[in-house]
Amino acid sequence: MTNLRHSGRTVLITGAGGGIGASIARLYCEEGARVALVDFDEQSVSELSQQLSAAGHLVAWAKADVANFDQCSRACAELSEQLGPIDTLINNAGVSPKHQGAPAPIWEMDPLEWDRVVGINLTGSFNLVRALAPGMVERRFGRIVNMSSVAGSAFLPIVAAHYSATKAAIIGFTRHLAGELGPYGITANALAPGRIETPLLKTVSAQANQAVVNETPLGRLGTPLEVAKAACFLTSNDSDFITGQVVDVAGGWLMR
Ligand SMILES: NC(=O)c1ccc[n+]([C@@H]2O[C@H](COP(=O)([O-])OP(=O)(O)OC[C@H]3O[C@@H](n4cnc5c(N)ncnc54)[C@H](O)[C@@H]3O)[C@@H](O)[C@H]2O)c1
Ligand SMILES: CC(C)C1=CC=C(C(=O)O)[C@@H](O)[C@H]1O
Repeated sequence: MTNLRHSGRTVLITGAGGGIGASIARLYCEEGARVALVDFDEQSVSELSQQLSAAGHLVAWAKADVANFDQCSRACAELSEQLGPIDTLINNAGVSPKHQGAPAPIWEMDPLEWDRVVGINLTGSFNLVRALAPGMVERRFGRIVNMSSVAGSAFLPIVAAHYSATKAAIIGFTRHLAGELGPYGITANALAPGRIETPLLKTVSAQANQAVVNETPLGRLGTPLEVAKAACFLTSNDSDFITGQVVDVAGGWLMR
């Protein structure tokens, strides 16, 4: 039976054209939400939008670089004009640069690469919250999920320092939001996926991915749908009293 627990809601998802983002978008559509898709890759996001519209869902999309506040602000204004006030935000866009399949060592990292990763993975989440929080505060309701990673709490040699630093910062940002916005009826939680089967996986060697599987109690990689289900739970009425939490979706890998 279809669970329509997000009907009447308008959800904005960043990085919606990617592996996890597209799965999140599909699940919100199936749960009855109006869905606003944001990505800077126009092709993937417009194709997803077409597929979802053709299946009868109410969606709209905008091209925006989450690192740029003006683009985020414009996208939010256009999308809420089309779909109604946005009450649910999934800050999912993220990057993890590699060089010939390997993360840059800290002693060789290009400062411009550091700035870009911070701009997308951390400031990007701030930009969307900054654009949407005024409406949420005014309406005394909002649901925010920020995408962290288990790399935000543990040393993982398959990612670089900028990635770990931004994913750790997302946890602090989320807890601050939970404290500051809670009195206005807004919850904020973070997801910390383990290794999930998306195009991001292909940026490292098959052996590196197998090493993660070997250390994962559930003995496999995760799927984008499993991350999507956790996001939908955290913004649904089933989790109204949950805020400021970090939920690992990692098959028991790196339990803490
Ligand atoms: N796949 C994993 O194993 C894994 C594990 C932990 C956390 N995560 C996190 O989950 C999120 C999604 O990852 P994914 O695996 O789906 O990656 P992905 O590369 O498949 O998708 C990322 C999407 O974000 C978009 N994007 C990148 N930079 C952007 C920008 N500046 N503005 C707007 N959109 C931008 C890309 O175009 C892409 O569509 C990321 O935050 C990632 O760090 C992924
Ligand atoms: C599993 C998780 C900590 C992870 C591993 C590797 C990545 C990468 O970019 O190669 C990231 O997706 C990351 O979150």
